[in-house]
Amino acid sequence: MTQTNTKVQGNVSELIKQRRTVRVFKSDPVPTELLTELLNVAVWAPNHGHREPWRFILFQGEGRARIAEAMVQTYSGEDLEKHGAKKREYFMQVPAHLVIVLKEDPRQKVWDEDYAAVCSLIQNFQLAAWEQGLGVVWKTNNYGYQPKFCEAIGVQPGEKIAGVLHVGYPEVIPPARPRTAAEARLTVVEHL
Ligand SMILES: Cc1cc2nc3c(=O)[nH]c(=O)nc-3n(C[C@H](O)[C@H](O)[C@H](O)COP(=O)(O)O)c2cc1C
Repeated sequence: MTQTNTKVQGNVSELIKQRRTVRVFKSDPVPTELLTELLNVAVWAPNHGHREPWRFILFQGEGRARIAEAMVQTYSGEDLEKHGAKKREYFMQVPAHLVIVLKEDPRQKVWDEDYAAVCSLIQNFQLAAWEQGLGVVWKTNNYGYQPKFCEAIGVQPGEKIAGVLHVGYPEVIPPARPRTAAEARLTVVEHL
């Protein structure tokens, strides 16, 4: 029988509005099982052609040293000397690094659709994480665009990093920056 009732329990609107990007985390680790559970919610993102164009690489525990080193090695010379140790330390303080990878496609339409689907997945993940008391920041730093970094963390040629998510229990939750009311950006066409 076809289901027609779209009512869900819980208030999705409130969850969307209350979620904040979190950049400072408690040191508590986040269990891999919990992250996997959240990803299994996130994969219900809409995706055209059921291509499910994503894959994930999780750096946990000592594994964080791998992504930290890859990031530090994108610096060179004076910058490496000046900032290397501090950046490495910062990366090791993030409880979990979750890399969201997308397959590139030579067809612009397919690539756009797939990127949109992956972004939907990331927002699903952020919301599901928030619901479980976890904070996330979606990172798109310059190193993510460097082949050297990609190779070092296991991203293949022909793949793109849609985001590196830092995940952990929030130490600081920043205040919300209010949004412009949609009416200010809305054009309504009601007449011929
Ligand atoms: C595609 C995308 C890329 C982002 N990249 C970064 C980033 O590199 N560093 C960062 O601190 N935050 C990043 N953010 C988080 C935004 O800065 C954050 O969503 C914004 O400040 C609004 O805060 P809120 O999420 O708490 O509403 C990114 C968000 C999106 C959607």
